[in-house]
Amino acid sequence: MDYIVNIKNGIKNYDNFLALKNINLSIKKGEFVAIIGSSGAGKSTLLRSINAMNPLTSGNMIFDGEDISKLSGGKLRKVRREIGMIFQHYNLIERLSVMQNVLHGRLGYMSDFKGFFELYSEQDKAKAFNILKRLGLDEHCYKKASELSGGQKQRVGISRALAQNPKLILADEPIASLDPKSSEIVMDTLKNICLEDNITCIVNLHQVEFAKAYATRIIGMKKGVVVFDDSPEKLTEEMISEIYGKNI
Ligand SMILES: Nc1ncnc2c1ncn2[C@@H]1O[C@H](COP(=O)(O)OP(=O)(O)OP(=O)(O)O)[C@@H](O)[C@H]1O
Repeated sequence: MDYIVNIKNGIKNYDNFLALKNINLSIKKGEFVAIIGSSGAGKSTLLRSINAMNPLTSGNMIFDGEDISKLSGGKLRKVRREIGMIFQHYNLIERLSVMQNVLHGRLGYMSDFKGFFELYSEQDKAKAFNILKRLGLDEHCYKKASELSGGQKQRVGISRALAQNPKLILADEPIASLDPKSSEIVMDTLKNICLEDNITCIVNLHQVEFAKAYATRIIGMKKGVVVFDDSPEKLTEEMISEIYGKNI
């Protein structure tokens, strides 16, 4: 089986608090996985452990066949450039143009010197422009990121992730700050590019209905444990109550 992520006995401790309790998960290439669960269940911790932004305390994190648990420096940087990240609050540099923000997705492929002075190649610029065109943002290309709506900013976030040529996209609550219509546009965009480019996606979602509508697989977390892992059709009302407890 062709897996992009394998987590073996994944444990995360914050001081004395056990946020992830012995996680064992395998994600196949091409899956579109939604992680759901109450606030504090460990969704962000799990997602951010995958690219070692917030590394596991113990256990193995295998990305595309390579155990990245012990990697650091240049080797980790090389792995990370293949993992795009999308954030709830977009993480754009607001005073910079849309184009410059998307070009930041190319930094992992540049030398420190070229990266520091942002000396992008013509090829990188053409790539960034083509991505923006594909996502219907080309007319905003030279605007400052601050001038865009939330939904547009998130599509710039997706564009920046795409500029990395990612094998995997991790999206941490990508629609939590958006209205329902913009949420739909952002989720449609994310789902379509992942399907078209054969990118695996793992997305944390608060909204169960979006998880059911878009995911090929849903993982339910509760108190640092995976309590549900199956197809969206199998997610019954009883199971939703079990995952969210009294919080729903
Ligand atoms: N840096 C940290 N230091 C200490 N505890 C933390 C830290 N980050 C998270 N936690 C704790 O770990 C648990 C899991 O947090 P996490 O952010 O992963 O949950 P979540 O399911 O993503 O929640 P939310 O939906 O609110 O973002 C929570 O109890 C949280 O308080």
